[in-house]
Amino acid sequence: MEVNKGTIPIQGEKMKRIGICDTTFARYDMAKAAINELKMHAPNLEIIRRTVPGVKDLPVACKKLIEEEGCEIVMAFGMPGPEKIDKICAHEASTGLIQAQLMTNTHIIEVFVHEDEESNPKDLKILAENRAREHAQNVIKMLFKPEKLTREAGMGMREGKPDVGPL
Ligand SMILES: Cc1nc2c(=O)[nH]c(=O)nc-2n(C[C@H](O)[C@H](O)[C@H](O)CO)c1C
Repeated sequence: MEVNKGTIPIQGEKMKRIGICDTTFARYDMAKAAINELKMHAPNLEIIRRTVPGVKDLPVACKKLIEEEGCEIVMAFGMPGPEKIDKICAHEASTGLIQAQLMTNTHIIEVFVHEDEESNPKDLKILAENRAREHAQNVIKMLFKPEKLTREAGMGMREGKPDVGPL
């Protein structure tokens, strides 16, 4: 399985608390992949994980991780299904996640993999694994190395799929 696009060594940083929120609706354990990636790059991170039934339950769970558990950033994992109603749910969940970010002035990195992004389950699994890991790397950069993200500005980065590159 193709994994990491890069490594971000972090040393001597103070302990930070990250929230991880995922769903039972999803067909792949993206949170597990992200936690593994986070720990690989920043072993001192404190990670608090919550699981909810579906994407529409993510916003309040993420807000609670920020307000009640003191998380500095949260990753929200979800897998919208292929039906029209699922797409509507996903849009509602996204809107809720944005609202939760604005209410708390804190980033919630939305990591959604739509079930119809790939036509076969094997490819969907690889996409989910890679998107989760690559967004975990983004979170590490946001927390510890924001200048690395700035160096990547405009580079056509894509999480879970090949980068498209700059124009
Ligand atoms: C139709 C539907 N589709 C999805 C989906 O594609 N992905 C997902 O994670 N959850 C879905 N749900 C469940 C809702 O997000 C939520 O869990 C329930 O409405 C309970 O609040 C629903 C109800």
